[in-house]
Amino acid sequence: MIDRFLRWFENVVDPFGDADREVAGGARIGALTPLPNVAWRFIWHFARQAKLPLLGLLVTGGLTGGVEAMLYSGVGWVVDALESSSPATLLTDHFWLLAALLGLTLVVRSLVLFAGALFEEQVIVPSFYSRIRWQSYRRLMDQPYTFFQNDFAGRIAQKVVQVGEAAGDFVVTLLQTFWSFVTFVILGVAILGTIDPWMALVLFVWALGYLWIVVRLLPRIRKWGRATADSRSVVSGRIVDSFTNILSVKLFDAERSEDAYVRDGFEQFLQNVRKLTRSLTGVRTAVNVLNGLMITAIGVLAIHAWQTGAITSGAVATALGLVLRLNQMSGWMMFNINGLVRNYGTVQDAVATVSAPPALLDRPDAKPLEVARGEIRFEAVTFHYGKGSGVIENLSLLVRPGEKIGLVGRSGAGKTTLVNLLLRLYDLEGGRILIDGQDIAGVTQGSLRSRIGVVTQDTSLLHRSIRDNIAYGRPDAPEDEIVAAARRANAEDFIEGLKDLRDREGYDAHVGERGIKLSGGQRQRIAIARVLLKNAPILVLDEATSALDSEVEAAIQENLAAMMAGKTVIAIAHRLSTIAALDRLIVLDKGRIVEEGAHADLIRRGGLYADLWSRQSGGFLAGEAAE
Ligand SMILES: Nc1ncnc2c1ncn2[C@@H]1O[C@H](COP(=O)(O)OP(=O)(O)OP(=O)(O)O)[C@@H](O)[C@H]1O
Repeated sequence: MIDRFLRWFENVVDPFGDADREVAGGARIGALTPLPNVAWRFIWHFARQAKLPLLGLLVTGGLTGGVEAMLYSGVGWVVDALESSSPATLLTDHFWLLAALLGLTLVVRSLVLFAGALFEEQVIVPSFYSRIRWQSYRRLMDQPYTFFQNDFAGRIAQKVVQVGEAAGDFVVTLLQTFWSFVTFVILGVAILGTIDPWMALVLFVWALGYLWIVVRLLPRIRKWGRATADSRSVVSGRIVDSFTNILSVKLFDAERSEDAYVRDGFEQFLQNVRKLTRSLTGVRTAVNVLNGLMITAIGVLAIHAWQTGAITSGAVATALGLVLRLNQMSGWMMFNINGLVRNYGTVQDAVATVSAPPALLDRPDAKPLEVARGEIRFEAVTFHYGKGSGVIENLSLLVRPGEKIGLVGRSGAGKTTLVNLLLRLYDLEGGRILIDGQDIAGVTQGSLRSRIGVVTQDTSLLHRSIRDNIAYGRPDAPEDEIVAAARRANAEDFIEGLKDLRDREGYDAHVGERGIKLSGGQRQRIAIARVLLKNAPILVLDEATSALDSEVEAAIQENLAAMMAGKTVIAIAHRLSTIAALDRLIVLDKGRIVEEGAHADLIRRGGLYADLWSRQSGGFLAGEAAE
């Protein structure tokens, strides 16, 4: 019963809902509309998605302040009742007053506080906060590859978590705590007004003074709050960077320099925190002085009015009770206002990341790519990673349907860049790339990448089961196809022997954190199995077998040949022997094609390729064999 009652409230806000109309039934259709990138608009965007629950919070917040203020009137009435009665007749003389106060304290107050807690803890906090995080996360997923290259993954992840909490806390504090304080002050002024207009004036002046402190010191706290949030992200980003690259740190005995790097971050953070805490000390002192003045003034006025017989003892009790409560509340409210400001700063800081519009998007009229033949045409492609020149210069290349080409060139020649451009991880700065006559800039990114299978040099596997990793491109693939792909990638034997720390075996064994660790060659075979299973008509092999030993490579070479059959292939390899047998080799230098042809032709020509070939150990042997 209680469980059902609470569950009903917990389900008022859908934690995975989205204001974006493009989201149908939780499915992703194209990119989502970016979130507002100004903090208050961002908060308002989410507040609008939970109007009624937030209205509930506002109403209960207001009532809480009202009930609190009423209690102090009640104290006055009780004192007057005590004065005007004897112990024997008190109950009969003032029965209704006492009963009403009992009802107010015991029933009304409890109900209002319970409703407030229900709205805050059950309706808003879990679901509303998650909703903000979920929508932020999904929009970050629309960001292109470059976005994640330019920032720390840990920092971006932290923003998602922080922004939900900060925006949620901001709304809750504003509508509940802050609003109940404001109603208390307004009612306090009204109550004191009925006792003595001068007292109301004092309270009014106090409220203005309080407001002045908030308005005057707020910008300073806000400024340093924001700087603190920023430098805090820098610190955690640096720590995550050190931890993720722990192998390099250990190998280079770089703990000391990492200490210095992280410490430098901490020092910047500390400087900002100190400026923030100084501002806070200033505010607290100002509030304390202001409160002291208010209490004294009201006390003097109350006693003087009592002396002249203008007010009763009960009224003195009400007035003093109210101002003492206000004194207590105002310190605590400063803490809350500080929280509001800090949370606002955190949202401001986070929206720069979370609400950034993606720089690379599907065109509104983008169609799915249709690959019937697998022809790839690079037309005058130019790309400099946004710099003035270099990398890929005016490159044209036709890869015929089913042709298998090898990209060769010195390190930094632009080979990987060229295949990344084919995958549209970056937009071109000039020229076009066409697949079967369709400009890749005009097709959906999802369809483009689903038609291209990629095996890279450095395969990072996800922290999931081996099965999930192989079926990553086709989650619905039947078990027998997954196993067949693993077999063809020569991975079956080692997979069957796997067992992770939680005793999951074979295809169920988990990779990575708290799971099994695989060698580079094993990871690469999983990556090959993944691509075999994906069975895309175009293949990109970027150093696909670099981590394999010769024995394993020889064993899967046949399967690689089978994998390539009937597909258009672009292969990159430093070990030229692995690509020498391809149909055509394209030699890149400084982003231009300097030679092309079959291996034997290029050797005969005696240019850059022949030079590279002759430098590779074993090149002559393999070369002779090839010729
Ligand atoms: N994200 C990036 N931002 C800016 N410049 C980049 C980026 N990635 C690569 N470059 C530059 O582009 C050039 C080509 O790099 P690319 O990785 O394409 O070369 P590559 O031929 O694949 O080299 P390798 O054989 O060493 O893998 C290099 O000068 C590199 O510094």
